[in-house]
Amino acid sequence: MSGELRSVEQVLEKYIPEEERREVWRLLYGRELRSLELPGCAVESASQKGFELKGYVFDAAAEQLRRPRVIRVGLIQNKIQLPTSSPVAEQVNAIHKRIAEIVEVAAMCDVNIVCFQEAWTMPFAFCTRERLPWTEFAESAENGITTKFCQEIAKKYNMVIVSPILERDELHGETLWNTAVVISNTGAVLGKSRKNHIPRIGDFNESTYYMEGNTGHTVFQTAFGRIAVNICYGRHHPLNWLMYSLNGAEIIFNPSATVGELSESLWPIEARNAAIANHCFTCAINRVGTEHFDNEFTSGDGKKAHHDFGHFYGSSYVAAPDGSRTPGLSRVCDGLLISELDLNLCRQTNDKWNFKMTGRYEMYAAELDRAVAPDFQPNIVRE
Ligand SMILES: NC(=O)NCCC(=O)O
Repeated sequence: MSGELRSVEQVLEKYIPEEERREVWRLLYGRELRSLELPGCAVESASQKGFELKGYVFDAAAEQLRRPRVIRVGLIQNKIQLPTSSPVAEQVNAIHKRIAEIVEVAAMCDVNIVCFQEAWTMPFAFCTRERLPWTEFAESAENGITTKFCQEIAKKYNMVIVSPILERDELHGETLWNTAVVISNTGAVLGKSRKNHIPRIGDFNESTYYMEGNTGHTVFQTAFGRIAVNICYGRHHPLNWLMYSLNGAEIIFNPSATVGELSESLWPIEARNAAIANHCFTCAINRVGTEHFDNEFTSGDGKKAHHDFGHFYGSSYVAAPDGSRTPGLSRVCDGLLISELDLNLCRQTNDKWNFKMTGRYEMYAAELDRAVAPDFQPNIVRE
């Protein structure tokens, strides 16, 4: 069943009586968002190519001294295209081809920044703990074939591309990293941001492949606003979001790969909470489908060995600093979610709620400094 329920929103639409629906929706999702009018050619192309296309608008109030800073982001969720036993190059090519189709539609909808899912060129094979062939999916962030592919489309469509890949760091002993490459709309590689927190839970055996990132909390100034990338498991760490925000991020992308039984009830909360707490937009993206591996693997929990990781539930969404959010894309199929954002909403919400001003960061910094010291004594008063 968990793989078949299309989306929570569809169930709400179906069963909540019309007269209560608006209010229920407001309580669950915040203020109502306008639907974005999408060009007919985009709607037609998405339907022909078999992916979901949705669009929403996050308005902000008009200001006297600043013009609206309106941009469009596109979030892409997708299944792998070929069986995991196919030759590596064919798997990568097939996914490139699929993404090219979806990005073409994003371009028809005037998207300025597009973000793909975590490790988007490959199956999420880290569950297997096998090396070959999976490490062969790793590529140079600066000049690998995937970066070249992204540079072409970035230039062609004048679009910033966030491309989360398995990186092979040729300058440092061919080390592997989980890395988001940020490609400017000019086609230049603007930089990269590595995954800071590596899961050690369930079949997420990523620590077998790569280490915690060493790029800190880089923010990228693009032609369409300041962006940052908090990769997957980093969304469980409020301080990770905070540091991107303190460095000035207006939009934080969270490209992910996560499965139903583990995290689906956390999914709608974490990125949305981060948007509220940090006065920024957050974009949570998850892959879809169930990926089958020829060799069985175990989870170290006494249960039987198995061939798949479970169901990746998609449900990609965008959340705004005022707590409003889009509905999610489907739990089961490929999709493109487009959101029009007025970035002025970040400062407007900051001026209203003042979380940055009231944050007491100096107090936390001093206490954290003490808490990580080897001779730390918890501050507990006892009778
Ligand atoms: N890819 C990844 O970090 N997944 C961990 C599981 C989760 O964070 O939901």
